[in-house]
Amino acid sequence: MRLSLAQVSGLEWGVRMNMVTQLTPEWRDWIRENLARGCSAQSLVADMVRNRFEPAFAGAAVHGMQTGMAAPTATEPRAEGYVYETPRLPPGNRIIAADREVQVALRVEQPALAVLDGVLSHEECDELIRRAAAKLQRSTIVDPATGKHETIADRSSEGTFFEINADDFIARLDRRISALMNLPVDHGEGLQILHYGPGGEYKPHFDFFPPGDPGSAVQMATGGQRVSTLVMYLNEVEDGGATIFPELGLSVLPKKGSAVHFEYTNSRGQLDPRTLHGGAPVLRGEKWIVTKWMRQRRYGAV
Ligand SMILES: O=C(O)CCC(=O)C(=O)O
Ligand SMILES: [Fe+2]
Repeated sequence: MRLSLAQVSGLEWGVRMNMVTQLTPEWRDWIRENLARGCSAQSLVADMVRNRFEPAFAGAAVHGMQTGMAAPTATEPRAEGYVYETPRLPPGNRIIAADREVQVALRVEQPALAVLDGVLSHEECDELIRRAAAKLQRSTIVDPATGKHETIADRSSEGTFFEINADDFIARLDRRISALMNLPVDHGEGLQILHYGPGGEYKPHFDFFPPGDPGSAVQMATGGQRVSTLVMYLNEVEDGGATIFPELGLSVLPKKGSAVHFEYTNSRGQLDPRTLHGGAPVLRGEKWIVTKWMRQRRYGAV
C-alpha cells in the first residue's frame, strides 16, 4: 500500500501553486515506456512541465526512474533495477557508534532505511544550534546544469556547514556518525545544518547526483557519488516538518536527538529511486536538522 503525497503531508503538498508534485501510476508508466523507447530525459521533463508538473519534481522523477532502470543484467530483477545488498548500517536493536549507544526504532529493507534514537544528546543538539545560528546563510542547491551552488525557491530554509574535524566537538560527532554509517570519516561531507521557519520546506528530491546532469560530473569529481544520508533532528517541531518518503508513504517525525538513515548507491553504482524524500512544510514552530552525506570514495582531507 502506497500513500500519495497528498495523503502523507496534507493537501497543499500534492498540488502546490497549481503545480503538480506527485506521480500517478499512469504518469509513472508513461515515463518508463518513453525512457525504454529511447526518449531523452530532457524531453520528458519538458512534456511534464507543459502538463503543469513542478520542474524540479519532474526532473527528479524522470532521473530517478532512469537510474532505477539503468544497466540491468540478465540475472537482475529487470522491473525494479536496483539490486539491494547488505545494508551498511549495522544490524541489531542497538548500535554502538564509537562513544554512544544508538537505539534502532524502525527499519525498512527496500530502500535500506532506519529511524534511530539517541544519536545526539540534547546538549549536543543545543550546542549545534547555538553554533549554527551565529553563521546562518540562505541554503543553496546544486544547479543541475552548471554544478554550481544556487539559491532556489524549492528549498526555503537557511543553512551552514562545519568542515570535517573542525574542532574537538565536531570531530567527536564526525567519528560517531562515521561508525554509525559504517564508512570512513574522510568519505563524509562536512556536517550541514538547516533551519526551517514556519512554512519552510524542502520539496521531494534525491540526495544522489543525477547521472545525466552535466553538473553532477563536477560534484562527483572528488569522492564520487553520494551513497547514504543521515538526517539528525536538533529540536522538537510543534507541527509539520516530517521527513517524507513519497515512494514508501512514510513520514518520519522530527524528535530531538533522533535521526533517519537511508542508503541509495550500491557497490555496482546503481541508484535507488525509492529514496525520493523531502522535508514537509513546517506548520508551527521551527525545525533544525543536521545532515551527513557520505561518498563512495575519500572526499576530503582529514
Ligand atoms: O528536512 C528534511 O527532513 C530533509 C532534509 C534533506 O532532505 C536533506 O538534508 O538532504
Ligand atoms: Fe535530502
